[in-house]
Amino acid sequence: MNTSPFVPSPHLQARILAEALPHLIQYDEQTVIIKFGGHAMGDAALADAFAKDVVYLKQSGVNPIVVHGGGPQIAAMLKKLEIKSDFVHGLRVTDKPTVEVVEMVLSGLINKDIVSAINRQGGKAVGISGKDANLMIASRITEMPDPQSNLMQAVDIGYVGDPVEVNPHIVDVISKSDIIPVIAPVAASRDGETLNINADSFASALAARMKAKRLLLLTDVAGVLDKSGELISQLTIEEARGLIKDGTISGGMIPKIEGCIEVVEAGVEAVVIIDGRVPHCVLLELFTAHGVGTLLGRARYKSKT
Ligand SMILES: Nc1ncnc2c1ncn2[C@@H]1O[C@H](COP(=O)(O)OP(=O)(O)O)[C@@H](O)[C@H]1O
Ligand SMILES: CC(=O)N[C@@H](CCC(=O)OP(=O)(O)O)C(=O)O
Repeated sequence: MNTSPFVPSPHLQARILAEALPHLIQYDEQTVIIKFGGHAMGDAALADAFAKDVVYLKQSGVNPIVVHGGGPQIAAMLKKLEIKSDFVHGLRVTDKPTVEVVEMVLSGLINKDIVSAINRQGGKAVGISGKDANLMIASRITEMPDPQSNLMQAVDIGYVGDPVEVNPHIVDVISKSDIIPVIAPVAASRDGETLNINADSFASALAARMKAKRLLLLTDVAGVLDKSGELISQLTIEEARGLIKDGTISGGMIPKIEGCIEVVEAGVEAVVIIDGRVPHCVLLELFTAHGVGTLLGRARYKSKT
C-alpha cells in the first residue's frame, strides 16, 4: 500500500491559490456567522476540522462568529433523564424541566466543548449565550404559521422563544480582539424567563442584525434536497416558500429556511446551508468558486460571489 502523502502538482497548487486569494480578499474584516448544528458536531474528527477552519478564518482577517445547536445532544440527555420530548414544526416543545436541561446542555456541555476544540487548534474562544450582556431578548412563541396554508395558528410549546431584540455589542467587543465568540442559543425574556431558541433562528436573527457578509448553516445533509432527493444548489425566497408549502421542506429544515428568508430580506447577500459532514466545508464554501450546499439569495446568482 502506498502510504506517502498526496502532494499536489505545482500546477494544481497554483490553481488552488489563484482561486482562493480573491475570495480571501473579499472576506477581509467581514463578519461571517457560522451555525454549527448538533448533527454536524457528532464526529470528533469533523468537529476538529471545523474548529481548525474557524481558527484559520480568524487568522486570515475574517471575523468568524460561531452559533451552535445541540438538538441530538439535548435529546440524549432528556432520554437519560426519562423526560419525553415532542416537536411542533421543527421546534422542541419545552416545559420547565426541559428548559433546564436545554440550558445545561447548550450553555454548559456543548458550548464549552466547542470553545475547547477551537482553543486546541490554536485559537482563543470565549463561550457566551444570548443572556450575556442582553445579547438576545426573546419572547414566547404563541402562534406559528401553518406550513401548508401559511395562516397563523395559536400554539403552546412552552419555554420556546423567538428573538425580539438583538444587542450585538458584546459580540462586537469580543470580535474586535483576537478572541472568537461561541454562542449558545438560549435567551431571556424581558421578564427574565429562560427561553429555548432554535439555533437556526438565533443565528439568523444575529446575522440579520449585524448585517453579516455571510451566514453559513452547517447540517447533516448535502443541502436542501428536492422531492427526489437531489441537491438544489440555489434557491430564491419564492422558491423556498413554495418548497415549504408543498411539503418538500419539513421538520428541522423549516426553521432553517425561515431564518434564511429573514436574513436575506434584511439585506444580507446570501445564506448557505452546507454539508457539515464534509471536512473543512467552511473553507470550501468561502474560498472556492463552487461551494458545497444550497445558497439562498434574493435572486439567482451566476456565481456565489
Ligand atoms: N427538503 C429537505 N432537504 C434536506 N433536509 C430536509 C428537508 N426536509 C426536511 N429535512 C430534514 O432537516 C434535517 C436538518 O435539520 P436539523 O435536524 O434541525 O439539523 P441540525 O441539527 O443540523 O440543525 C435533515 O437531516 C432532514 O432530515
Ligand atoms: C426550540 C428548539 O427546538 N430549540 C432547539 C435548540 C437546539 C438546536 O436548535 O439544535 P440543532 O441546531 O442541532 O437542531 C432544541 O431544543 O433542540
